[in-house]
Amino acid sequence: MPVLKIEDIHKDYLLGKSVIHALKGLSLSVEKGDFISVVGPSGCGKTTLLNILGCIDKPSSGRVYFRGEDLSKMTDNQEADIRLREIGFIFQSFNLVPVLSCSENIEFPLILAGVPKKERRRRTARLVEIVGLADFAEHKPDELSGGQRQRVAIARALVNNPSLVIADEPTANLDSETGNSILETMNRLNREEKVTFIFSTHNPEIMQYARTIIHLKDGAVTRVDQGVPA
Ligand SMILES: Nc1ncnc2c1ncn2[C@@H]1O[C@H](COP(=O)(O)OP(=O)(O)OP(=O)(O)O)[C@@H](O)[C@H]1O
Repeated sequence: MPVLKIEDIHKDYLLGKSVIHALKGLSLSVEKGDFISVVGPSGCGKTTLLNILGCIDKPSSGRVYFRGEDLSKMTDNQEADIRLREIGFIFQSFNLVPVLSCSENIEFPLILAGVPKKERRRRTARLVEIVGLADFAEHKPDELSGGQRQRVAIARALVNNPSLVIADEPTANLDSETGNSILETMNRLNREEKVTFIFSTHNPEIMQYARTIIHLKDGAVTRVDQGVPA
């Protein structure tokens, strides 16, 4: 069963008196272990699609299934629980809490999920190691480089062992060398820890890291490249 499946998704925005058709009938399945990039020019609908896949926005029409369960039939609490426990989000602007240290930022979703302190510390320490920030665990975000901040965000997205990690232009605010190293980290986590990733980008260098590339234009899929070597 796919982790996530969307069927004939449309998303319209009302802008003044005109309607913007941001997504026009998209269908796709995300399987466990997938490493997918969504690419296309500015305004093609990447963020809109990722927000719907991440259950932080609802489609105007169409169905979203999380592990076979129709999201529209869930209560707000059930949906919030999926967002907290099953989906990790990585944003282009990192979105870290400035007053918390690197470790505390990573630990934060575990507190929200009610995980006991000992287990929180164990999982946080492991992820700090995995993303290569052991020497920076007590640093605050403003004492870290952009690439290090994004590593904190990756660790935070992974700490609840989500079924799916969604990254909206995770390298947009990084130089290309740092961006490549972030994608290499995601690639390693995909291979070694079987983390399922879907990320958006308009950088051709970065999109090559994915095994599946979904090309979007004007809110519709124009091409899917499968089996791209990761
Ligand atoms: N809240 C909103 N209200 C009105 N229109 C919106 C809203 N959000 C997005 N849009 C429009 O929907 C379309 C798709 O936007 P979206 O942000 O999903 O594209 P994108 O591919 O992520 O673009 P970018 O690469 O610039 O981030 C665009 O035409 C955009 O202007």
